[in-house]
Amino acid sequence: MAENITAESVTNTAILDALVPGYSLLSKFVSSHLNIDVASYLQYVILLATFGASFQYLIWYMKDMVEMYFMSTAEIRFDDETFNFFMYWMSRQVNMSKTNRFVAGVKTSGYWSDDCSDDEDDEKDIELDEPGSGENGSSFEEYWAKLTGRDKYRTLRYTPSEGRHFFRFRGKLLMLERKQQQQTPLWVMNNETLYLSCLGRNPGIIKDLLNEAQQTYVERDGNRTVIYRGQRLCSGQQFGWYRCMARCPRPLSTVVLEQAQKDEFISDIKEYLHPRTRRWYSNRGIPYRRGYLLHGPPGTGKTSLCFAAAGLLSLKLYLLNLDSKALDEDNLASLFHDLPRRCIVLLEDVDTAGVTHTRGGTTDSPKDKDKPTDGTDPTAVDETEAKDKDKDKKEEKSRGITLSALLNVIDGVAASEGRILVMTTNHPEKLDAALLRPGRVDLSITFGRTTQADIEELFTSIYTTMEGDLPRAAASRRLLNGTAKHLTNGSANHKHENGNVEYAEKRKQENNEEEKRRLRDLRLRISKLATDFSAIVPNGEFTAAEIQGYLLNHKDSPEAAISGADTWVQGLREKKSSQQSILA
Ligand SMILES: Nc1ncnc2c1ncn2[C@@H]1O[C@H](COP(=O)(O)OP(=O)(O)OP(=O)(O)O)[C@@H](O)[C@H]1O
Repeated sequence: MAENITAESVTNTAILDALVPGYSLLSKFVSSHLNIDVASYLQYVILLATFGASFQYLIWYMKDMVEMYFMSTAEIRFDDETFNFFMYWMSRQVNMSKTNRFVAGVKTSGYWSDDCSDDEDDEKDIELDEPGSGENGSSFEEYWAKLTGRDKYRTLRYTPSEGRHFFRFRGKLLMLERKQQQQTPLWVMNNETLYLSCLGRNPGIIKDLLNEAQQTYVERDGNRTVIYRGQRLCSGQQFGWYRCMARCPRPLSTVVLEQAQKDEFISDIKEYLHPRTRRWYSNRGIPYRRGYLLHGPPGTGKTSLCFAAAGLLSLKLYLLNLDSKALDEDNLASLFHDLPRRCIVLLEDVDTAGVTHTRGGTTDSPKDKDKPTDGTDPTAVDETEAKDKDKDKKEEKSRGITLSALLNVIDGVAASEGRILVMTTNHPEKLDAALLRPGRVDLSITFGRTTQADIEELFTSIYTTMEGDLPRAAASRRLLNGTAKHLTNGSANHKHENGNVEYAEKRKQENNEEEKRRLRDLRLRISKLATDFSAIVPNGEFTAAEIQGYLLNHKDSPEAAISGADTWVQGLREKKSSQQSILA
């Protein structure tokens, strides 16, 4: 009997050991040191554990029920732009300063996207008196010391850290949960998801918040041209479009090109974007796409024209470098698939990518022509062929994207519609005819070296005083002071109000006349100097970028630019010919 009991207790201990590792050791320790037989309390312990587990399960179950039936939740994924909207909005909330768990940083949304702190810093720069423009005429050294002193500090932003946070929006209580996704591959630096919840089954307040967040995010760009770049953040990750900057639009008038060419380009894009064109394409079953090729020597204004067009038409610009070794056909297809309905996709220097290798290139390659016809062992030839093919494949991979991959995304069956594709190249002759056929390239614009008229236009655009050239802080302060003085005068002497208004109007008119006269004289002077300059610089020899580079060195003195032009022309010619002889 006793043997039976001992055998039973040994079996129980073995089972418990399997369930609770270290049980036998623990029970021996407790019975020898505290004289307590753990086995006699076992049923209570098991009961307590079962009760605890059931209670926990019940709590989880109730929580799930509440979340499912009494709450609404939005899920915001890291790789979606909504994530940026929301985090940007969140970092601007005063309430956020009340949370005691937060991420502090100078970037708001993350390392993958630009944030506008630089723009805000630019705005702050304006508040500083520019050298010589302030009331006390601060020197450049003083101005620079202030600016660099301030640049050492960047505005700190706070966003909620991982976990749950409660906050109020329009009087309603909301909950934000920031969570890292499990099973994130090691190389993925961030894969978090946000859950935004509110009480009740109506998610309206969450949608309102996200709309407001998007509006705040978009409004900060104003009329600036937003540029996205197709890239991946780290190896192993998918390619995606990442916002890289928002720049002030470039006026089309600052791009030196024949007016007819500019007009043709812009009116063609406008015509394409017109809703009637979309209907027209769709009724006839023609894919709704438009492609442009801008070609010419480097520094002749291809990118500038594309950027100016994006600004003029308020379109976002999507840049993609086809030369990236990591970019394959699938990535390219998914990038094109993710494009918004209306945008400009800019593929710069298409000739540098693997796309210059023709589609039939491998079939009539020299290797095929060199096949032995003299009865050499055919198996040996097959082996060499297989090796060659392997080598070709490897070479193709290292060249980046292939021509057929590019053609597929441009106008394959599954190609995206609505976008404007602009390709630039310095060597159009290297491009395959398949890439240039209508439907893929609908309009080609040739950029050349500067003509006499271009040189004059470039000179004039650099030396003409533009509104933005005035020191902004000083100008706005002057304006404000003027208004304040006017208001003070007006309120101080009501009897003379009408007289004051008349006097102010008269002064304003006089000032305007004076300003117009001054501008007219200045324009005449600059136009005369532009003719002198264009007489020195040879026609069709230099690019706009070269001339702009020279003029920028004398941006405060057009006369100095003219007097040094002869020497500069000689120097540049010598430099070019020595470069050519090195290359030859
Ligand atoms: N036609 C032009 N009108 C005004 N500025 C120009 C023109 N061409 C070049 N520039 C100036 O030269 C610089 C380079 O121009 P841009 O990048 O547009 O040339 P690109 O033809 O695209 O050169 P690349 O082929 O090397 O990419 C810019 O700062 C731009 O302001």
